[in-house]
Amino acid sequence: MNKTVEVLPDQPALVARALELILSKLETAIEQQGRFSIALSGGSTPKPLYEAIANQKLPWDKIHIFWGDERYVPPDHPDSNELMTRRAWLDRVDIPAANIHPVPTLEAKPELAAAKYEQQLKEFFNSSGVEFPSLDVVLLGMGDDAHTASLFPHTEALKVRDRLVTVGNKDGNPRISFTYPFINAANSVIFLVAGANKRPALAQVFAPVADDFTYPSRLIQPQGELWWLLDAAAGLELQH
Ligand SMILES: O=C(O)[C@H](O)[C@@H](O)[C@H](O)[C@H](O)COP(=O)(O)O
Repeated sequence: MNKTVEVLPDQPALVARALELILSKLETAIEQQGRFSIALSGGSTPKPLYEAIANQKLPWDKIHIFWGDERYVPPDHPDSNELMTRRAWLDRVDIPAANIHPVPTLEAKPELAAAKYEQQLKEFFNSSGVEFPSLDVVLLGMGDDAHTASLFPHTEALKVRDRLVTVGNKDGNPRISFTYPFINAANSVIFLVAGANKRPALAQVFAPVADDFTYPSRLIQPQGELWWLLDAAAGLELQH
């Protein structure tokens, strides 16, 4: 694992750096394999990044969008990560509908949605025989409880190691989430974390020793590149 921590002065600088990094990975992936696959996070931090990506002139037909987690709500629900992303980005660019791979949250049960998304991912990668296919980039946020994607502290989702997608649980509300082994199979994992409220969780995630099930972001140890992009408010104590 190749881990890089960058602390940017403020959120605009954080977004600019994240954009630069993602565009670099996108260019390399398209050069090398003719396409780029990225899984997005929800929450509030990435929204300005999505708006910035929408302003770029990119080969949209070569770009494939997934979500690393999604609330178990219809795609028109205000809590939907897909809805936020479409409004901030996807509805503003000429990306083929077939390149957008939303979590099928209209399935009758969260478990069915997770299984269907897993099947769709396997078909996309045509990954027969590969246990965990590799997305080019997985973009993650981190909650102030050190959760990431929908892998919340002390939940069953943290124990799932033989699937790509599972059912997460936030305060009794089901979520659909990549498993941590699938996230760790990505070529690059990029955390985007801002705000002083994230400092205590970051201290535990970066501590030499702490409980992974209490601080789930500790489980993200990709075989490829791990990037932590932090604003100064979040990363003050981590600056070397
Ligand atoms: O569905 C979600 O809410 C996200 O995927 C979640 O994991 C998010 O990244 C963190 O909760 C941080 O959220 P903020 O960026 O809003 O702090």
